[in-house]
Amino acid sequence: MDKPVLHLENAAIYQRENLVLSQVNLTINKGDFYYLIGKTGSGKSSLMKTLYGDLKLQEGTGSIVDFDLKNLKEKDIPFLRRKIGIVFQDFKLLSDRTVFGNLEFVLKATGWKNKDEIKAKINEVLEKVGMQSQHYKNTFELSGGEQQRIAIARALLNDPELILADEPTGNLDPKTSLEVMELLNEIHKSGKTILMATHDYQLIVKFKHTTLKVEAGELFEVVQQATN
Ligand SMILES: Nc1ncnc2c1ncn2[C@@H]1O[C@H](COP(=O)(O)OP(=O)(O)OP(=O)(O)O)[C@@H](O)[C@H]1O
Repeated sequence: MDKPVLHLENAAIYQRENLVLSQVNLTINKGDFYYLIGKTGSGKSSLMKTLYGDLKLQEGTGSIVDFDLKNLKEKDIPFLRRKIGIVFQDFKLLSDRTVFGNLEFVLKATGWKNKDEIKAKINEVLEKVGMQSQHYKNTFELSGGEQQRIAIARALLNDPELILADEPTGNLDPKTSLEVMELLNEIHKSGKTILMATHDYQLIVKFKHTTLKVEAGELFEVVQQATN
């Protein structure tokens, strides 16, 4: 079996000096889809932030897409983020440029130079999220669901080994949430590995995946109840 995409052992998650989660043990393998649930303030975002290098891993060990989180240097972070795709609740698109411009910006920042290759890659990811026809629009002209599709397209640009989605449907209405979740499921079925923090029980019930819960400073797997 391949090396896990993500492996944490006895990890502690801190916000500055405050311990948020302790004794976190987690292994995610290629092709897995995990939900991460828990009440507001329980530590979902803090865990995600530790995984993409926004917070330091101070205790325990952790590896993600072959990066050692414990010894992660500031200069390693852009390289780590090229191997993971991150999707946020508030999309975080650049409002001063078009859909194409947003995606081009990321590719250029990660070393892509050839115009034709850039165009082909952008078309490829826009097609995956069903947004090819909207490439010329400014991002402020898009609905929330469309903006999240573009954010997902952006996360796919560098063929990430892992997608971290932090409440990707948190700003969307229930119908649009379902559509975005269907898209994430398709992406998963195409072979991608996904860890998704969510509050949305509608999605957890409809799309069954292994669920992790953070509660009282700990992370554990939720055992699915058998339904009669
Ligand atoms: N920038 C910060 N500085 C200090 N403490 C923080 C910071 N961000 C979050 N915290 C604290 O860390 C704890 C965990 O917060 P976190 O944002 O990880 O929770 P969450 O489960 O993602 O919540 P939500 O569902 O509301 O997004 C909370 O007690 C919170 O107050």
